[in-house]
Amino acid sequence: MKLTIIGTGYVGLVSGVSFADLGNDVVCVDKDEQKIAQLKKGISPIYEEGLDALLEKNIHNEKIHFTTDLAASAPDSDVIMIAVGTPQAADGSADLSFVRTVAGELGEVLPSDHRTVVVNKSTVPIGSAEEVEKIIRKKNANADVAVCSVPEFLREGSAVKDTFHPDRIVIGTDVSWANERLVHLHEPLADSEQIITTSARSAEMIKYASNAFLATKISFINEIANICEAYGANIDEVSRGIGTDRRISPHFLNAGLGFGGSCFPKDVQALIALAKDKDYEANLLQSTVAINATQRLKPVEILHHKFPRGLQDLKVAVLGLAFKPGTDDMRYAPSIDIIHELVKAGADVHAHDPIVLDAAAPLLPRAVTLHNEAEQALSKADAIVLVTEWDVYKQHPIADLAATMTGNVIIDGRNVLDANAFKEQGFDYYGIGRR
Ligand SMILES: NC(=O)C1=CN([C@@H]2O[C@H](COP(=O)(O)OP(=O)(O)OC[C@H]3O[C@@H](n4cnc5c(N)ncnc54)[C@H](O)[C@@H]3O)[C@@H](O)[C@H]2O)C=CC1
Ligand SMILES: O=C(O)[C@H]1O[C@H](OP(=O)(O)OP(=O)(O)OC[C@H]2O[C@@H](n3ccc(=O)[nH]c3=O)[C@H](O)[C@@H]2O)[C@H](O)[C@@H](O)[C@@H]1O
Repeated sequence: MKLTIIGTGYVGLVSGVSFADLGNDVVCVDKDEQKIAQLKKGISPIYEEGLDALLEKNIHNEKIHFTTDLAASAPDSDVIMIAVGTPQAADGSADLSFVRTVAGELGEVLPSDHRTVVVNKSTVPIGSAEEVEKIIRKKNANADVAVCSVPEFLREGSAVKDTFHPDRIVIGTDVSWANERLVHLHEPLADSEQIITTSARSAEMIKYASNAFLATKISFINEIANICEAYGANIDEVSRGIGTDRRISPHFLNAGLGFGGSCFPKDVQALIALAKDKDYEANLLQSTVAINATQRLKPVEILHHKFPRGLQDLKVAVLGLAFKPGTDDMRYAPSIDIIHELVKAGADVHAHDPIVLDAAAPLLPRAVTLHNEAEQALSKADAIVLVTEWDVYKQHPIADLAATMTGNVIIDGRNVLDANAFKEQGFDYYGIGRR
């Protein structure tokens, strides 16, 4: 099949190389000329395991091409995927301006004599497939087009693996020829029972409900962790104890500093805004957001407790800046809020991340010192705050830490360090809900 994918962020690029690798002819379009120039040379704008190799292979095999010119590729495509950003607007709702612009552009270039499936792969409010189709038809009333919703469920850090081994694929359309084409396109990726066909509106809601459920699960376990702390119970044992119930499942029960990234925060807010538009107060989702906002600042609260005379000139090593391991994405990363608060309190903050440093700098206060080597950040530190659980931190020898630090406070914001080993070595170890 011939595919055009609009937007070369995580979703557009990973989908593009994956469908190309499955034998389709793919053209990726982006308005960002610099990105396209780099991609043509095989240079990926994002860090994602397995992506570089797939990109190189499919450029070499001429199965994927990159362009800024939508009109050069869209008119004879069988499937066109919209994968542009849908950021959070000031009122919390999803800002659809990029999607609307693309829909208008499609209306101008799609012919009337070629049957095209247009897919919303971006995460968009309920009713967006209809809105995109309306915009296209306003420009070309005779366009032979069906606009469908096929939401994306990949996670950053395992995006390629998730694309090739999805739990399910949701195809949202009532148009049978479009459904047939999309099922055919996705068949190599999943068994037939994993391909779920729904209305476009249900598919759009499935995406928001999935992210909102996972975000709520995280806020739930963080709330339980905070109560564990108050009563001297241990959240690791509690998570294991409840996660073995198959109805609950052990996944997404890791207590810590809460969720960040480009999707959970904005998607939960967008769902709250969608509910509000229909006069429904989404109380549970509002609590999910509120718990998450407090949770990410826990290390600052703990440090104030440990150092009651204040954090002035305290050397704090912050380990990990990206919102999660395996990605260089800094969007809504807890590290940003933590570092701002620490600097505000007068701490001398030294931060490290194995992947993201330059991209992080503009988001952080000038007073923070960024280091290429973790050892430099840790040297003479009074306290360590582990924010992102990169493997390199989990493997760091405890004896080396003891030798380089001035103080002995370790705040394990992701509950990934061996608490007993640290305590035995004389560290003042603090995990989240770990007693
Ligand atoms: N990042 C992720 O892991 C996931 C993201 N999503 C959703 O997918 C959508 C895209 O997210 P990301 O890939 O992170 O986006 P992104 O924001 O990283 O990239 C979007 C790209 O679209 C391009 N673009 C914007 N307007 C354009 C236009 N008119 N023509 C051509 N290109 C245009 C931008 O230049 C940019 O390169 C969002 O709705 C997001 O919520 C869904 C699942 C996972
Ligand atoms: O819509 C999206 O963009 C994507 O959002 C998430 O993927 P992602 O944000 O890449 O990463 P996750 O692994 O879900 O982690 C999100 C955040 O939750 C945190 N988290 C995750 C799991 C957990 O148990 N505890 C926890 O605090 C992570 O540290 C991270 O900050 C979803 O998992 C994907 O299915 C979805 O496609």
